[in-house]
Amino acid sequence: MLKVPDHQVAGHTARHGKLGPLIDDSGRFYKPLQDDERGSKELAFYSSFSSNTSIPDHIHGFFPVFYGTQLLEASDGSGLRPHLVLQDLASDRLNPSIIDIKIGSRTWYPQASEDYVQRCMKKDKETTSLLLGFRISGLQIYGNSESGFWKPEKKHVQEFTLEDVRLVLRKFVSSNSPIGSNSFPDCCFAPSVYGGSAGILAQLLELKAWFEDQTIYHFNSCSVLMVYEKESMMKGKSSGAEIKLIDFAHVVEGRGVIDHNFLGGLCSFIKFVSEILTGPDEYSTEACSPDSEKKCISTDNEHPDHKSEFSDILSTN
Ligand SMILES: O=P(O)(O)O[C@@H]1[C@@H](OP(=O)(O)O)[C@H](OP(=O)(O)O)[C@H](O)[C@H](OP(=O)(O)O)[C@H]1OP(=O)(O)O
Ligand SMILES: Nc1ncnc2c1ncn2[C@@H]1O[C@H](COP(=O)(O)OP(=O)(O)O)[C@@H](O)[C@H]1O
Repeated sequence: MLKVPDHQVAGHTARHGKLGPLIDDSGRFYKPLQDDERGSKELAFYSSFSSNTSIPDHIHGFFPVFYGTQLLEASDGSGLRPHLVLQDLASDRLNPSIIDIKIGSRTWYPQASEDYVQRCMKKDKETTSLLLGFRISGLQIYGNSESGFWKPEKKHVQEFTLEDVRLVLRKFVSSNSPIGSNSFPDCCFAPSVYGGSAGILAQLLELKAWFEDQTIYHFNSCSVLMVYEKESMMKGKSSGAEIKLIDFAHVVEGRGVIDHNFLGGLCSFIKFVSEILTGPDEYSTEACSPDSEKKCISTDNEHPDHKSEFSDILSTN
């Protein structure tokens, strides 16, 4: 039985009679091929990439598994339409916290139409893309069983400033509620989610090493999807922190040239993540040991005085 994904954070959605992706219970994500060249380009990318044996296995692991295409009833009621059959990155995850980060200071590329270039330039300028080399396209952060998810509206996300981006990346790994201006993000989960040998920073660095070398593809307007499970960590299990690349409707051939637009954006994003782990400011998690993680979990961190509680945690560890 196909249904609208619960955990989609950006892009075209299948709600309100529109064309968008669907999922099933077997862990597959069905992305409809759009009528224009976007659909065929994304399919061409997945076909080329999944069969390219020169790409190392560990790099294949940064992409959703591709299972081919399937003709399905489209979500907008327009009848049968080919869909990409992909691994559902949110399946088997309990209340996943997810951020979609669109990489690159420019989302347009020389081969695109003038109209498309103009639209992209406007969005790149109005969001943090031009300034930071990436922008947050959408997110959901799980608070707890009472508060549920913080999933800001698309319009709100598009207005994120540099400081908002910093804050959101901190809220993503904090035990206190992501909602409300008074909540001071404690970054308690940063060491386990962003840090560690298998954490998000390590994964980003592995991906970056490939981008420093690969000249096969240019990943225009493509996103890094960052996922982990807060509840699983609170039960003492692994965070399941993972990054995957998604959205390949605008990938073009690299023609022997480094994808400097993606690489630059990725480096900038890496800097933001690593600053949360090592930064000199008051949000620093350098003293956030597993013990303090436990402390954070059992504390109601919504209190405005939480800043001083956090200092206590830092000084006692
Ligand atoms: O229509 P919009 O303004 O929501 O733009 C879509 C973008 O949303 P944004 O405003 O950047 O958050 C959307 O971005 P996200 O995937 O949401 O990051 C896509 O860029 C989409 O274009 P395409 O399917 O990749 O060619 C964009 O769709 P098109 O305008 O190209 O159809
Ligand atoms: N393979 C996947 N598994 C789970 N969720 C996905 C997958 N691919 C995309 N998504 C979700 O859908 C959103 C939009 O995906 P994207 O490929 O960018 O679509 P669009 O082309 O409409 O922009 C992402 O932000 C993410 O939440």
